[in-house]
Parts: sequence; C-alpha cells; structure tokens
Amino acid sequence: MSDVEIAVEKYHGAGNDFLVVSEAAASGDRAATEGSREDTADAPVGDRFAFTADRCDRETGLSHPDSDRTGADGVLFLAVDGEATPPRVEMTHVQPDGSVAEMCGNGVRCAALWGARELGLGVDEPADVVVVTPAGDRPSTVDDAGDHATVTVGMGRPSFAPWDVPLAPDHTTPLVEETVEGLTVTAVNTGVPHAVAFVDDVSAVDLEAVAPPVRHADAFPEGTNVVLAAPDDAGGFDQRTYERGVEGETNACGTGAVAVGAVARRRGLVGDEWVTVRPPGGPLEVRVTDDASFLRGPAEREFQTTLALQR
Ligand SMILES: N[C@@H](CCC[C@H](N)C(=O)O)C(=O)O
Repeated sequence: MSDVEIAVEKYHGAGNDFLVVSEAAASGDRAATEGSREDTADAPVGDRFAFTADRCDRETGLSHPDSDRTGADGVLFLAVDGEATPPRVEMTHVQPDGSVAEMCGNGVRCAALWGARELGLGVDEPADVVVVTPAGDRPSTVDDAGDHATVTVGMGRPSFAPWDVPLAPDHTTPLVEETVEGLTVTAVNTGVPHAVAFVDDVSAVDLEAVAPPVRHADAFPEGTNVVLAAPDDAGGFDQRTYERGVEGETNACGTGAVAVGAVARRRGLVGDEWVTVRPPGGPLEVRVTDDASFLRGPAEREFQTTLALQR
C-alpha cells in the first residue's frame, strides 16, 4: 500500500453539491501537463463507491473553510476531451448509496463548467461543451466560466412512456395523476425517473415521511425520485425533491425541475415558454416542448483541495 495524492474540487448547482475528481489524472494526462506525474497513479480513486460514501457523508465527509456544507450529494468523476469539437466531458455520477445515476441536471451544469475551466473556455464568449452521460449526450453552453457561471443544457425529450420511466410491467399506459402510496403522482423520465405530485404548498408537506414509500413503490422497479410542485404567484413553480441515491431531500434537482415543467405542460399549466422552477437552493429556468427540454441555471466552483489516499 502507498499514499497517493489526488486533487478534489467541489462544485454546486443551486445548492445540489458535488465533489469533482478529474479522471484525466487517471491516465496521467493532467499530471503530465502539470509536471507532477509522481504525485498521481494510474487511477485517482481505486474504489469509487467507498470514496463517495466516505467523502459525501454530511457529518464526517469532506469539509473546507470555503464551503458551508460538509460532504456532498455525490461525486462526479470527469474526463475531458479537448480535441473534440465541441469539447466533450464524460461524466460518471456516483451517489452516496453506491448507485451510478444515469443523469443529473445540476451535475451536468457543474461538469460543463469544469470542462470549460479545464480548457480555458467560456470566459470572453460562451463555450459549448457536450456532457456525455449514460442517458445520452447533453449539449451545454457555459456563460461566464469563472467560479460562478450560468449553464444552459439540452435535456432531451421527457418521456411518460411506461417502459421509459420505467414502470412495472403491469403498467401499459402512462401513470398520470394516480395515487401511489398515498401521494397523487405523475411519472416521467427526464434522464432519470421522477414521480411528480402537484400540491397546494410544498412547504406544508412532510417530504421525508411521504416520499420513501413512493420512492420504493412496486410501480417503480428501479425506484424513483419524488418531486413536489406547486404553482407560485409569478407563473412558475415551487419545487422540493427527495432523491433516490441520496435517500433524502436535496437543495435542488435539475432533472426534477424539468420533470415539473413536463408535467405542468401536460396539465396545460404552461406552454413551450421558459418557466421558473424554485427549489430551496435557488431558481432554475426550464423549457419543455413536444420533442425537447432545456435547463438553465447557475454552476459554481467552491474550492479545490488535495486528499491523500491509500492504495
Ligand atoms: N440531482 C440530480 C439527479 C441525480 C440522480 C437521482 N438522484 C437519481 O438517482 O435518479 C439532478 O440535478 O438532476
């Protein structure tokens, strides 16, 4: 066993926070450009799942004076291909429960900002970056790639189809406004599954109590995120999300915000325009059309630090 040092950064998008590990260090690329090959090994993190559970813990995980929260909602393992046009960032999002998320809207914004920063792009003019996820490519535009950026992401076409959500095989039609474990929800996949419940007031619901039975319901064989939405006075929506993988409420959920937009559009509450969705961590803009959806919001880099790992 030997000690290796790895660089870890922390980013967040509307308070949905992530540790970022550059997979470039795995191949030695980054070390080569920084002239410190001796400090890195072939893979920056040997056991990604143990690393994520350990460093994301809200009590005992990674803390830093430049961040007001210990731990994180997950780890983004990122690799950038700066030769591609536009550049591509491959994202593997490991969650605290050891699962790998197929998509993450806030994570994609952070990954796009990270990629732009790695390549020195997005400062004088907006930079296009494609984030590669298991759910497909997510074309992104990074504006103002300092520590605080605005990133717009093409989120693909939301699907209510039972096989896409996915729903259990006995569901042959979309699950729309049905009561599941006491909550009336509509199921939609925006890269990952969401059960969206429209309520009068999101803050009046005990989310930690009502969400787990829905998250684990038989209707959702791969589980689901559980989203509360309520129209606000300005034509937008308040949002709260209980996330699968984190197994708790997060400050924001980008795929969840798009799910709110998709369900609101299906209910005839909005059309194809941009609407504001407000999770506790700050506003996000979403737009849903017949064959596409978009997410726009902040991405911020909080700090970089070095960790010594035993391998
Ligand atoms: N926070 C995310 C969603 C991450 C994935 C989710 N927890 C799942 O397992 O489905 C977002 O911003 O979209």
